Amino acid sequence: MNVTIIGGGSWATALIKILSEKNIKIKWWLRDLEAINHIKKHHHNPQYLSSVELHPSKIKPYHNLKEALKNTDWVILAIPAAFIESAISEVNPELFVGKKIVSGVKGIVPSCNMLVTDWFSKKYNVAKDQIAAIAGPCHAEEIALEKQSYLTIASEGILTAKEFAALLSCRFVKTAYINDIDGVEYAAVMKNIVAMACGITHGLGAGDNFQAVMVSNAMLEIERFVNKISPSEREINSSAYLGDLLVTAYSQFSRNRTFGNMIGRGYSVKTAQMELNMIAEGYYATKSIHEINKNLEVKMPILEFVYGVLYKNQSLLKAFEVLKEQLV
Ligand SMILES: NC(=O)C1=CN([C@@H]2O[C@H](COP(=O)(O)OP(=O)(O)OC[C@H]3O[C@@H](n4cnc5c(N)ncnc54)[C@H](OP(=O)(O)O)[C@@H]3O)[C@@H](O)[C@H]2O)C=CC1
Ligand SMILES: O=C(CO)COP(=O)(O)O
Repeated sequence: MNVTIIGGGSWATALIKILSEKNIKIKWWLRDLEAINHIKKHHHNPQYLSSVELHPSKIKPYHNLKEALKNTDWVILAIPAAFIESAISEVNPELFVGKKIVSGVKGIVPSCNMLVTDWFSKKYNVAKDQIAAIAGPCHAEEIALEKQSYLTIASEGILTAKEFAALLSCRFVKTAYINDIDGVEYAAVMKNIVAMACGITHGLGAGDNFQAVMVSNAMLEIERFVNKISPSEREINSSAYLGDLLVTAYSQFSRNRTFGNMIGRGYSVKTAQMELNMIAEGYYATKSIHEINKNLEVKMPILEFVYGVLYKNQSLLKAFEVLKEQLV
């Protein structure tokens, strides 16, 4: 069994750690040649989750994406959605034929406002039942520490979901599988936006009382949006949806929350991005979901709060006042 992982950040490194528990070969594409050389020599990713040991007998880093995609069974996408198009643009669609694709991305492709798996399926002509998404509350940093975690694999092809769930389950990760791929992807995109709202309001001085109310309202907002854009029967309070919102809204490890907190404390978007030094997907997703919702017209006060602050240069305090009025 060969697995190719595309992306060199925290989540790619965490997924490699999980998969290294299995008897499989991992081909790992990173864009950063220096990181590749470091990994070959020292068996650690220099910039992300650098404590994780990368076993050379199982993991082979590649700088040539086409080579990394040859003779592989599963391809895992682990690059922020905003950069995924440019990262894999050189790949001939034929290289994906007969392979199963898994998205670990929790974002929207900004040029077309599509879910990563929908965009991939359309662009590379891969049937949606051959594509899965990784959902659930799981921070890469806790995988590095082998803390017990739970992931849900979603695919319209339930066999695809089941197979990948089996591949990803290990000593410290328990997996489940479902078929609601669009639902979990939209919910994951939305929870990043909510986590930014938690950070912004925390930065403005709001406490735990306010955050609890906002997260409860957020779950209803996510449910309204997901049910409108992708109507289906779903257990929205299960860990793949609600759990992911909770961990991102409350965890010290959340990049989206940290980014929002800096904005709430008066940083500009550029400074916050530089300071974070990792990607907060919610920043890009806020614009995409705002645009998608122009047609859907779902009531989304938390999304509009974040959009106003990040994209319309609204006064933080005024926007916060409006938000406070809208929550119940
Ligand atoms: N971290 C986590 O706990 C989890 C993350 N995710 C999702 O995984 C996805 C990846 O995030 P994550 O790994 O955490 O992000 P990080 O910020 O840790 O890493 C970002 C990665 O993207 C690469 N990158 C940035 N810009 C480009 C570009 N223009 N072209 C190619 N590659 C680029 C970076 O490369 P370089 O280092 O060379 O700049 C780096 O490898 C996101 O959608 C995130 O929401 C999902 C679940 C958990
Ligand atoms: O998706 C995540 C946890 O489930 C990661 O969230 P952050 O990108 O905010 O760190």
